[in-house]
Amino acid sequence: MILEARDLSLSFGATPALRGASLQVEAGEMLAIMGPSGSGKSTLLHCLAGILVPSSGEVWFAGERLDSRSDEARSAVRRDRFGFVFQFGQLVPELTALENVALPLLLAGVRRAAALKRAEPWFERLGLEGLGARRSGELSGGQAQRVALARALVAEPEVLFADEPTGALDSLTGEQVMDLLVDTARSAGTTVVLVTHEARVAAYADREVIVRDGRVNSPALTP
Ligand SMILES: Nc1ncnc2c1ncn2[C@@H]1O[C@H](COP(=O)(O)OP(=O)(O)OP(=O)(O)O)[C@@H](O)[C@H]1O
Repeated sequence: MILEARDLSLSFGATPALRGASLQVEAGEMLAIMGPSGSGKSTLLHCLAGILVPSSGEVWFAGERLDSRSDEARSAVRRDRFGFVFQFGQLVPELTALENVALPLLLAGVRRAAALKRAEPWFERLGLEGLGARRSGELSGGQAQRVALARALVAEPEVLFADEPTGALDSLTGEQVMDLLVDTARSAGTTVVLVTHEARVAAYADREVIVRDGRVNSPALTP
């Protein structure tokens, strides 16, 4: 097991988002987190990734407690060991596509020339040949999402967190992005935690769980 949520609770003001959510993720598996709108899926993902800290419960990553560590320590784990793809607005508009992909390496202290060199092969891998010099405003939604995927994977994260990664795309473009996400994650052995409300997207995963009212159910156990 690489990642575990133990009995997480978290409220936003008077709104409970998580109410005793528990989840285990095996190394190398692709897990889909499904459930109705407002059920707590994104909050659970943010807790697993060390972005949010639960008010009670524990998050464990690679044998170590994550939630009780300092902001700096959790940021370092996110930067060095996790990758992220979200639904919208993730590319830095002032940077070229190539610089966007290289960004996690630059933040990790890799020199600029070396970072850009490591970013380059991702353009061919994800069908983005010739687009490295474009800025995000000059890319289609599907192209921008593939650039975001390349950026999430360039530093070879142990876990890729994806929150509605195809939510802003039409279904064909969404399928292409999911195919690439699955292929690249599988070939690298990356663990994937994917939040989606679309069964079609969840079908790419090895396993799915359902979040309802801030708790996690395995579908097989739900009557
Ligand atoms: N930053 C926030 N401030 C206040 N309330 C929040 C915040 N984030 C989430 N919530 C509330 O917490 C609950 C769970 O939200 P969350 O985003 O985790 O649900 P979700 O299952 O991901 O929903 P969706 O599928 O609509 O994205 C909701 O009632 C939501 O309104």
